[in-house]
Amino acid sequence: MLIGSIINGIERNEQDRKAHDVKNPFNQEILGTLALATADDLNDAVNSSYEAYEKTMKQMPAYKRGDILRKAAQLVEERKEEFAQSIMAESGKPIQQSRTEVQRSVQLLRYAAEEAKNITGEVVPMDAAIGGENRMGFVKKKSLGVVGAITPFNFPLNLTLHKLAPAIAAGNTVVFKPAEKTPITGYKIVKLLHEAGLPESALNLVLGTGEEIGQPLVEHEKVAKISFTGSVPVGKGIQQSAGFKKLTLELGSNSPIIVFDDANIEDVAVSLVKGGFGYSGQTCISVQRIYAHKDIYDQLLEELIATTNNLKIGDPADESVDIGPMITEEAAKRTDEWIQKAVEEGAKAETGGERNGNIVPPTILTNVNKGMHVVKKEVFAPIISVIPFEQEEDAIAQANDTIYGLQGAVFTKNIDRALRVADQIESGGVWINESSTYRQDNYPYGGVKQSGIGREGVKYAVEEMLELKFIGIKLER
Ligand SMILES: NC(=O)C1=CN([C@@H]2O[C@H](COP(=O)(O)OP(=O)(O)OC[C@H]3O[C@@H](n4cnc5c(N)ncnc54)[C@H](O)[C@@H]3O)[C@@H](O)[C@H]2O)C=CC1
Ligand SMILES: O=C(O)[C@H](O)CS(=O)(=O)O
Repeated sequence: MLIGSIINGIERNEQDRKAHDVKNPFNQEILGTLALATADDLNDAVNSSYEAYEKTMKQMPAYKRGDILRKAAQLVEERKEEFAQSIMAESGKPIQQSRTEVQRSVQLLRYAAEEAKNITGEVVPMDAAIGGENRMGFVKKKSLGVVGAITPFNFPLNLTLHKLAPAIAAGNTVVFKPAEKTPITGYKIVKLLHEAGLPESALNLVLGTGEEIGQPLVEHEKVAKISFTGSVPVGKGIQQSAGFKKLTLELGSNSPIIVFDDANIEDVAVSLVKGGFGYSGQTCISVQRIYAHKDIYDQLLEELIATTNNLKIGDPADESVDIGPMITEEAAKRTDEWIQKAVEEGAKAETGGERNGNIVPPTILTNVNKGMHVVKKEVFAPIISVIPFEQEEDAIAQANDTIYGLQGAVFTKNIDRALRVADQIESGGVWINESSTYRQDNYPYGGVKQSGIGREGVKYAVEEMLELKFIGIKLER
């Protein structure tokens, strides 16, 4: 299947374009070939979205935007298995986890349909100021224009819709560049949104690499906002080249989990194994560093090992499989190298084993230190490190000893301690008695420190895709 960029509703997939194969990470089957966009295509896409904003989206009433998003939710639900299979095939995500992603995306579209009709402003109490007695003031929330949406490989439907749906709800137009590793699902959702009634030029798809297409999109002067999800290094580059554009950056993390001596050990083990090894750890809020109180350290480690050893490794198309391939063999080799390096530096691999192509067995490490890559960096892989602590303040200090701050978690039955610790963990979000990997699409989600700028979660993303405009009226006395 040759797929191309979609500009003004027309696919640009001529044979003479540079080609890029999309492969199934499990069996290397070629799922499709991208006809990569050219610089002219990118420019055409931005101009198309710009014109569509000025001539169409600016005037589209909120109820119509809501209807389009609601129709899209219905169409995704009707085609949920097609989308789940698409996610699984191009990302290697086990089919059950892919189905969960689609289920969340349907909800996400419905949230956006509701938010489209809830964009309000406010009246300002002008008489709060001397001289304001005979004045009125009110605030409108106005759409921005063209939103550049750039997405990562790991949630090709859900994280794409976290950008497209709020942008549409807020009355903007979009130029969308999916990850070149998992673009097919993005291609499908663009065509579905057009089918749901979104004017074709309001959402343009450009297929290409970050360097060739992503970067020029970030720099284009007709783009009002960049919404990016991806790695910290790329996010830093975008921040430096985006100029005066509004910016949302959803970046990486190495999520900390603090487990106190009164936690329910069996429940904790089930939650953290799922949170650390789901999609082979290729989730930015994946459980990575578990700080376990010394009094329950051995018991928790034993439970974690037993639960991990029960995971089924294999073909992501198999309904019973928990662990499939990583996105590329390079990612798997890097993971293997980090595990070996940690072991050479003194760590012990309590589970795991030989890499098999793109598949890395889920690995629990102990006897790690904070200087190791597996602790200090984002592993984005099936690696969990388990570290003992004695004092609460020491666990918090270790949890916060990182450049990241996306989501963390604390497990304890003591609600005072839970809230005290949650308040001190430096991150955009903290779960109490739940894994850091748990996320719903209707709450504010985003990082502090180098994990990002701004928030997603539909209502919050809509707010970041609007501009406040104050209008004041001086009244006749
Ligand atoms: N905070 C969050 O919600 C999430 C963060 N991530 C992060 O994303 C990373 C994994 O995803 P990847 O796709 O490998 O990330 P990546 O940063 O390599 O690529 C992400 C997207 O950016 C594009 N890109 C690359 N260089 C660019 C440039 N110079 N200018 C503009 N666009 C560019 C890529 O083509 C891709 O579409 C991890 O670091 C993970 O933590 C992943 C999912 C969610
Ligand atoms: O949507 C989610 O579950 C997560 O945001 C995916 S990621 O951002 O952690 O990759």
